[in-house]
Amino acid sequence: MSRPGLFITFEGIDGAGKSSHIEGLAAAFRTQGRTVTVSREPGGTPLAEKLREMVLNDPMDALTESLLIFAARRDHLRNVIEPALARGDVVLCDRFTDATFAYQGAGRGFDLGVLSTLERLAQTGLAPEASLMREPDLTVWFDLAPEVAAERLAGARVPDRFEAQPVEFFRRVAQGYADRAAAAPQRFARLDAAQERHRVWQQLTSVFVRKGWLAIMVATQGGPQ
Ligand SMILES: Nc1ncnc2c1ncn2[C@@H]1O[C@H](COP(=O)(O)OP(=O)(O)O)[C@@H](O)[C@H]1O
Ligand SMILES: Cc1cn([C@H]2C[C@H](O)[C@@H](COP(=O)(O)OP(=O)(O)O)O2)c(=O)[nH]c1=O
Repeated sequence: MSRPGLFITFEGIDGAGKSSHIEGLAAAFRTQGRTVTVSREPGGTPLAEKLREMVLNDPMDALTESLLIFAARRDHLRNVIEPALARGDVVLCDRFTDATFAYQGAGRGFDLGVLSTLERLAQTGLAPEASLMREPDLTVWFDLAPEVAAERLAGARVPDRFEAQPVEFFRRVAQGYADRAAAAPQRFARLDAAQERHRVWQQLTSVFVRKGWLAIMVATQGGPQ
């Protein structure tokens, strides 16, 4: 019998360490014979990647930004995420809707009620059930103090429109994530992202072992170099 798909998202402020672990986790799932789709938001389809370029580089007001992000998300859901879940893939997505609540909502101060309306519009009416609002099965939250994230990013890459924001912006974003996690504790797994890379990997894989999604042998073999 085919296994059901799994939709897993990765969240946290810029520089929290998400990207450093997603490929390792994909490899661990593949070792177990699962097919893995790795993607990211905003982006993941040709249209959504075009929208990403605009959102990350062109100044715009918070409503325009939110509309573009949710438009990208719907295209991504329809063309990549839903088909992958229907095939039984493990979908690992670098950011999803919690990022919109954290960045546009908490960070930019945009209306959370409007974001909830857009969330329902963009994430409903898709396979397998038209009435179901697609949400992640699990969200891994890399929790890190903004000052530490800023130190890690300094010199590491050219900042985009969000990464160039002051530390106060990221304090609000971090609080936005904390609020989302408190509102849906069964969906969120919080990692202490301040620890060394291999310790973060241990925390990450033990979440998946506890859920019965990864075998302990596979979890202890992989990880960052
Ligand atoms: N646990 C860690 N300790 C120290 N530095 C880290 C750790 N995890 C990642 N880094 C470094 O911090 C920077 C940001 O990591 P990255 O994975 O790109 O974060 P994100 O994808 O969340 O923005 C990179 O230079 C990365 O090498
Ligand atoms: C998904 C999403 C991302 N963002 C922002 C957060 C990040 O600063 C930026 C791109 O995210 P990300 O892909 O994590 O950037 P990088 O690959 O450089 O680590 O987009 C939002 O503001 N709202 C959203 O809904």
